[in-house]
Amino acid sequence: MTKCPVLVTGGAGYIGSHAVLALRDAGWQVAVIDNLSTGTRYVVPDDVPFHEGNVADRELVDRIFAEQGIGAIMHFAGSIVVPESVEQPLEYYRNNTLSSHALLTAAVAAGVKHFVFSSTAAVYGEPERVPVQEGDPKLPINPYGASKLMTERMLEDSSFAYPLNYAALRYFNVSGADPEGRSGQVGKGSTHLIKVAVEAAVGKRDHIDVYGTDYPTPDGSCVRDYIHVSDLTAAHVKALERLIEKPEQNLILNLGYGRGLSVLEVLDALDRKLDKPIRREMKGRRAGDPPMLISSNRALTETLDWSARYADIDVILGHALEWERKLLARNWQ
Ligand SMILES: NC(=O)c1ccc[n+]([C@@H]2O[C@H](COP(=O)([O-])OP(=O)(O)OC[C@H]3O[C@@H](n4cnc5c(N)ncnc54)[C@H](O)[C@@H]3O)[C@@H](O)[C@H]2O)c1
Ligand SMILES: O=c1ccn([C@@H]2O[C@H](COP(=O)(O)OP(=O)(O)O[C@H]3O[C@H](CO)[C@@H](O)[C@H](O)[C@H]3O)[C@@H](O)[C@H]2O)c(=O)[nH]1
Repeated sequence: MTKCPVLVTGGAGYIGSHAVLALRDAGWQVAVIDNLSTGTRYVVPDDVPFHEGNVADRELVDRIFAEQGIGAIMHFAGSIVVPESVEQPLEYYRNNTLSSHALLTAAVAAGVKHFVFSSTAAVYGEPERVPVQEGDPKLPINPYGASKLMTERMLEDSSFAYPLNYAALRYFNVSGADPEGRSGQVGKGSTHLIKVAVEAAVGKRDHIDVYGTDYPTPDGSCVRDYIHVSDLTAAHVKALERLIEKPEQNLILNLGYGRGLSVLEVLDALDRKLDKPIRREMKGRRAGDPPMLISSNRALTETLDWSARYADIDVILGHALEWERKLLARNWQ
């Protein structure tokens, strides 16, 4: 397999920055494009070519393709907050679906052969069964999930029409931070459970709200499949290798561990690491939360030479906590 230069869009964001690390650790040449709308420049290593701008800026993208000799794209750039997508659907279709259309159009015109796309478990909506399998119904219940599913469809149709193959990777709940402390999730109003919880653990918040304890789950709180960001990005590198090795094949894969943890189980595990437990406030249900989301990762483990390294929730929380303490010590967000 011959490695090609890879353009990482959204490489200054949480997951994209870990993908940059994973690619470089595996010997790939990388360039980043990010408009810094939610991303942060300091999580991108200084020696990675960094282009500040929008993935829908055709002139800029064409220039990067030509200058860097890009052969593959990992596309993380996008808007990610589910409730915001309900309030501003057109903004989500613009920044997710239309921007992806623009990027894909530029990629096809430039002859870029491989496209790895950040999709989401939100494409399944409220699944009828868990663990969810890739072939199960895709019935997103919010514009965020719909905007991602539309991009999956564009990729599918494009892979038939043009000399390009793709991987649509459907993430479950991404969490944790780089084990070496080189990147992690940066603030700017995160709503993710583990990020909010570790912010409370280091004193940035005085409590955590628990959204719903009356769900039809074993302890009444919602169940999710939390996957460590470094395991997730390692799967991206494996997926890209596969796209290059088998150019006639596409990949559609859930990225999760296939196991669920409840909100209360996660908070209990974090409390065990702390001198003082985090104060919890029991609140009503948050709109749009499915009770239980767990991946089937059979396709992932059968298709790619990938196995989980950091699945233990104590490890995930430990890395998230270390990163949060680092942010605090450096007076970063
Ligand atoms: N975090 C999760 O749990 C999760 C779950 C499922 C899917 N995803 C997907 O993973 C991807 C990355 O998510 P994240 O958690 O790292 O979010 P993030 O907000 O940290 O990263 C997104 C990055 O994209 C940049 N960006 C946004 N729009 C852009 C544009 N038009 N042009 C250039 N740059 C742009 C932002 O500045 C940011 O750096 C997203 O596509 C998201 O939908 C995330
Ligand atoms: O302060 C908080 C934050 C979250 N939760 C609960 O914790 C669970 C997980 O919530 P969160 O971390 O916000 O993730 P999800 O809403 O499950 O969504 C994430 O995971 C999805 C895939 O499973 C992706 O599609 C989304 O992009 C990503 O944000 C949910 O039950 C929330 O109600 C709380 O109780 N208190």
